[in-house]
Amino acid sequence: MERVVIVTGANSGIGLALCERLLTENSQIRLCLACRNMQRAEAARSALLTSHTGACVDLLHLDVGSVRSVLTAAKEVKTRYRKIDFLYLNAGIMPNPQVDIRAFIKGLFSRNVINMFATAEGLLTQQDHLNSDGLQEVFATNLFGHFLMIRELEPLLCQAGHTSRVVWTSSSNARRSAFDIEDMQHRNGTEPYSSSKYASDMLSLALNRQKNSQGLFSSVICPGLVMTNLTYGILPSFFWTLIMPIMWLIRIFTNTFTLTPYNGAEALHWLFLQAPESLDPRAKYHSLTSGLGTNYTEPQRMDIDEEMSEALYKKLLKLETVVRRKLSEENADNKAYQQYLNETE
Ligand SMILES: NC(=O)C1=CN([C@@H]2O[C@H](COP(=O)(O)OP(=O)(O)OC[C@H]3O[C@@H](n4cnc5c(N)ncnc54)[C@H](OP(=O)(O)O)[C@@H]3O)[C@@H](O)[C@H]2O)C=CC1
Ligand SMILES: CC(C)CCC[C@@H](C)[C@H]1CC[C@H]2C3=C(CC[C@]12C)[C@@]1(C)CCC(=O)C[C@@H]1CC3
Repeated sequence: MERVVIVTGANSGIGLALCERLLTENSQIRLCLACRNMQRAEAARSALLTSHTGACVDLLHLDVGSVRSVLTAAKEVKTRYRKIDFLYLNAGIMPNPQVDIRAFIKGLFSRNVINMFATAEGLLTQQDHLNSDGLQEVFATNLFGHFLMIRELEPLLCQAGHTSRVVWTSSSNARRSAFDIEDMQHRNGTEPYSSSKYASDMLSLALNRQKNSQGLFSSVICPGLVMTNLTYGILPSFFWTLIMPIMWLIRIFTNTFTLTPYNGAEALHWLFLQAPESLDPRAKYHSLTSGLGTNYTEPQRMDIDEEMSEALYKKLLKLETVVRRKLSEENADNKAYQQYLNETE
């Protein structure tokens, strides 16, 4: 039977590589590329259809950082499909990244050097801002928009006699110390990316606790360090190309330098092949590439606390209520305004 697979942020990088791999290695898939830029989405679809003639590839407009867009997209999904087998929550941003060169040089001569290359701990900060919904943009895009999407699609994800999967593209940069439950949007810090990814790890655990009994299973992956538009925003692409031999060398010491989107999508594809009951809800599944270029997936236990994950889940539900109320007030205002215009004409 045909499996419905939705991938957010599917027009480039790891998301696009996942789509390519899914179509190459599995038949009977209906792929839905959920993207904010339809021109780029169309280009990705054409590229996929060139190498997989006859494949079923749909497009869906989704700006995961906008509440209105998420609600409209979810409505569209509900009219198109009767069930969802896989929802890959892959879209993500890291705006205005800054590398701390001093910390990098210091780290090079410390015992922590391998961990620094694997997780970027202490190296990266970002500048975030409020979006038009009044939410912090990184939180809204990397976490809340995806949460809202799951909530809206629950009727398709939680069906009797059917198992559905959601898979979060998290990061090795997810760190407990960057997250504060009293500031879940990370309004006051300089590591919104790390905070949002840690929050996605916790949310995945909470979703498993809340929804496994209804047939919904959630997993988290880390793609490793991959050359994509996201990393080209940290250092320019010519610089990465220049230091590529060094990166291959580093890969001998840390298998987290997956480097290509194909390698980075390893764990995402591996999860597609696994039975959900065999997976550990507390594990993050890492895409890894050995010094000789072999890809494999390995689970690592996440540093998360059950109580905090439950608290986060409750806070997200509360924020959802607030956001929905605000939206319906705006809609009512617009309606009243429209009526006023009609009457005065
Ligand atoms: N590259 C790396 O080393 C690592 C990446 N990751 C994670 O992997 C995921 C994929 O990133 P990657 O492939 O590297 O980078 P890319 O920038 O290539 O891909 C990100 C994708 O997300 C989309 N996107 C961003 N914002 C939105 C939005 N508001 N609505 C819908 N789509 C959106 C982008 O669309 P558009 O083209 O329109 O911008 C793009 O398709 C991210 O979650 C990232 O955090 C995790 C660890 C390491
Ligand atoms: C000589 C070079 C190898 C210098 C590269 C230094 C840093 C720019 C990188 C070292 C570890 C990298 C890393 C990421 C970005 C680039 C580094 C900081 C990520 C944060 C990218 C996004 C993620 O989600 C995780 C990555 C961890 C490792």
